[in-house]
This record gives sequence, structure tokens and C-alpha cells, in this order.
Amino acid sequence: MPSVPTFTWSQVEASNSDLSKDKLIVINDKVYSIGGDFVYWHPGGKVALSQTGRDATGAFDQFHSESVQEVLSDFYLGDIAPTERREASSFRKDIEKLQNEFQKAGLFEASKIYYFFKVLFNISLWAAAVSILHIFGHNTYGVLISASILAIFWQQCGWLAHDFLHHQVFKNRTLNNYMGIFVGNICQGFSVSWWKNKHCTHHSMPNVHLIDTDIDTMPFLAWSEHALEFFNDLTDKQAAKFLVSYQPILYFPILTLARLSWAFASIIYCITTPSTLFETSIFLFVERFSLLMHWGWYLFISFYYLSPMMAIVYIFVSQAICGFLLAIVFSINHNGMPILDTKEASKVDFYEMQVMTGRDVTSNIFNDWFTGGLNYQIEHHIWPTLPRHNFHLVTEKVQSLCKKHNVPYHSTSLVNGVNEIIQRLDKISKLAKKTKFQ
Ligand code: HEM
Repeated sequence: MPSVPTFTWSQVEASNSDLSKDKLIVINDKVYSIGGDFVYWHPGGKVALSQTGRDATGAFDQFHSESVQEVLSDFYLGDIAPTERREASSFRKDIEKLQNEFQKAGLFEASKIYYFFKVLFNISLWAAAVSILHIFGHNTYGVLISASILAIFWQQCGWLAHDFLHHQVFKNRTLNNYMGIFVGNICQGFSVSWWKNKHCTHHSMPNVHLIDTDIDTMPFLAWSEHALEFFNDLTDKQAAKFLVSYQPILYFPILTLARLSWAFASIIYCITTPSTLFETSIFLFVERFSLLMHWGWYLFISFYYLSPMMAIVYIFVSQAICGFLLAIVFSINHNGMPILDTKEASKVDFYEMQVMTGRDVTSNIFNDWFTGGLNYQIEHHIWPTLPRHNFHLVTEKVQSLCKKHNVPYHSTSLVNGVNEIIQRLDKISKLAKKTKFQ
């Protein structure tokens, strides 16, 4: 029998260098190549590259169904040398045991009735916003109330699209993707492919500097001393200096810009990304057409029911409120929690990283609804395909496992979470003034 090629960890890690042609990952001590044309073939696209040079077992398990095991062998190169094999951490083993237990208990099966009513409720919000415009469009209060309801509709669509696109709802990926197109692209105005690329990278390396783009918010907000490294590369240093100096105060107004910035990024992504990076060329067409539909219905209701001046007010208010409602939740999930550089991240177990970089927010009827279940951020990061209506059934077991393994698990109230974020912004702002803005 021909002997299997073996690799050392330094060979695998070296493939992460820009100079290396091949890109290697390790899954259960086996080495796979994800270089060359892999990203064009891969349905998850470039997200896989976030794991280059690393043990990708955890990230791989999160995003793939059992059936992917069959194609995995096409990319197999060899094994990690027997002397260098790393045993899975006891935390990971316990997480996997819990996962089996939850699978047997049927917790990964979504309640279709729950999601049916969620979609129905969201459509009712849209209908309420449009009806108010129709009946009270001549009245400023009516316009403002309609804009606020539309903003809530978009925020809630964001959480629903999130669930579909993490494949929490159906076993069929295509069905989830097309529900994502309806709720995400048409209703909310964000592209499915743009979102998956950004969000799945975030999941695979949460709060990791230079990889997780969710914390790459310079020059607007600097979340860590690492982010300040970018300062010297910025073209407009004066603007960055002002923004970072006042970031604890500017944080709230900046959040209001989030929706517009993401909607714009979605359009740019769908226009400029090579078609080979979309799942299929049909999907690219659907992406573009559905974003057009979004802007079509939105601009139509704004300008049909309102004078040009009031339509602009309507657009401005709905965008700003939704930006705030979406971004405050995203922000509370991870901002102010530890940020790792790539070197630190390579030493931390995948599941430990998911726990230590996330913040849970106390569960109550309002928080569960307002955050779309993302207040169970840690549980969601361990099992992204777990339907949100089952989070409350697993949280206690996760907490006691973290306690057993001394993994820091953080849960707090909504108000305290925001307070922690402001404190981090203040700390980094003061650090910047001391070290960079002399
Ligand atoms: C040789 C290694 C890999 C192979 C063969 C592979 C294969 C696949 C396949 C066949 C799918 C379609 C999903 C399914 O049928 O369940 C997929 C989706 C995906 N993969 Fe991979 N993959 C690899 C490595 C990775 C790695 C390391 C990541 C890193 C995080 C990753 C992230 C994803 C994501 C985000 C999706 C999209 C899931 C979605 O639609 O939401 N993959 N991959």
C-alpha cells in the first residue's frame, strides 16, 4: 500500500503566508488543500480561507452537512505527522457530546409553525407601515410612525434572514437560501451572498483582528489597540483623530448609518464580485433582481404616498432608525469582548473562542424578540444551525460546561452590555490619544 504523505504543523501554518501558492487546512488530523480554484468551486466561497494554516475542524463542522464528507476526500493531501497530532481539547469533546445529546432530543429540528408565524408577523408589520402611509401620509406624525414601523420590520427581517441563511429552518439549503432572498434581499435590501461571506467569516474567526470584518470599523470606531495600527495608513488622519477621540459619544449616531452602509455594500458586492464566486449564475441574477425589487417597492411607497420633501424625510428616518436597531444588537453581541490577533487565535480552541468573544444578554420577552434570539449569542456561535426557539433549552448546560472547563462565559443585561461597549470605546479612545495622536 502506498504510504500517506505527512505534514508538520509548520508546513501547514506556512501556507497562510501570501507567498504560499497552496492553502492548507487540517480537519481531524488530515490535511486538505483549499488553494487554487477551490474558492470558485466552494459553495461557501472565500470563507474557507479564514481557516488557512489552522485546525479547521470546528469551523468545518459548523457549516457542513454530513454529505460533505464525501467530497472532502477530493481535497485530501495527507496526514499530520503522528508525532505532531493534537488531541481535541476536553472542552471540545464535551461540546460534541452535548451536541449529540441535543440532536437525539430533536433540538436541531425547527418548528415550521414558529417560523411561519414569524414571517406572517413581519409581513403584518410591513402592511401596517404601508397602511399608515396610505391613511395618514398627510400627517407628519403618521409619516414618522410609519417610518419607525418600517425600520422595525427591516430589523426583524434581518433576524429572520439570519435564521434561514444559517440553515436553522429547513434541511434543504436551496429552500433556506430562497427564503433568505425573500426576507433578506426583497424585504430588507441586503444581499444573501454578501451577508454570508461577511457573517460566516465572522463565525469562523469571531473578534479576530484582520479577519473578522465586523470589528474592522476604523476610522469610525476603534475597538482595540490592534485597530489603532491602521491609523498611520489612513489618508484622512484628522477625521480619524476626531472620530476616535469622541467615539464614546459618536457611537450612537454612527450606528444610525449602519443600514445604509450595508445596503450600499450589498449592491457593490453584487455588481463587482466575479460571477464565479456566486453559487450559480442564476443565483447571481436572482440576487441582483431581488435587490432591485427592494429599492423599487421602497422608493415607490415613499414617493407615491408622500410629497418629494416628505419622502426624503421618510427615507432618512426609516434608514436611521433601522440602522440603530440592527447595529445596537450586532454591537452588543461581541463589541467590548476580548479581541485576539491571529497569533493568539491560532492558540485558542475553536469553541473556546466562540464562547470568550461573545456576550449573552438576559433572556426576557422583550430581549428575545428585539434581538431575534441573538441575545443567546454564545449558544448561537457554538451551534449556528440550532433554531432560535430552542436556545433557552441548551443555555444552562452550556453554562455549566464552561464553568467545568474554566472557559469565561459572559451574560449581562441589555443596559449593562451597552455600558461595557462605551467603556471599551472610552478606553481605546484614551489609549489612542496617549499613543497615536501626539
Ligand atoms: C476541503 C474543505 C471543504 C470542502 C470540501 C467544503 C465543501 C462545502 C460544500 C459541499 C458546501 C455546501 C454545503 C453543504 O452541502 O452542506 C460548503 C458550504 C460552506 N462551507 Fe465549505 N468546504 C470546505 C471547507 C470549508 C471551511 C474550512 C470553511 C470555513 C469556515 C467552510 C465554510 C463554508 C460555508 C460558510 C459554507 C456555506 C454554508 C451556507 O450555505 O450557509 N468550508 N462547503
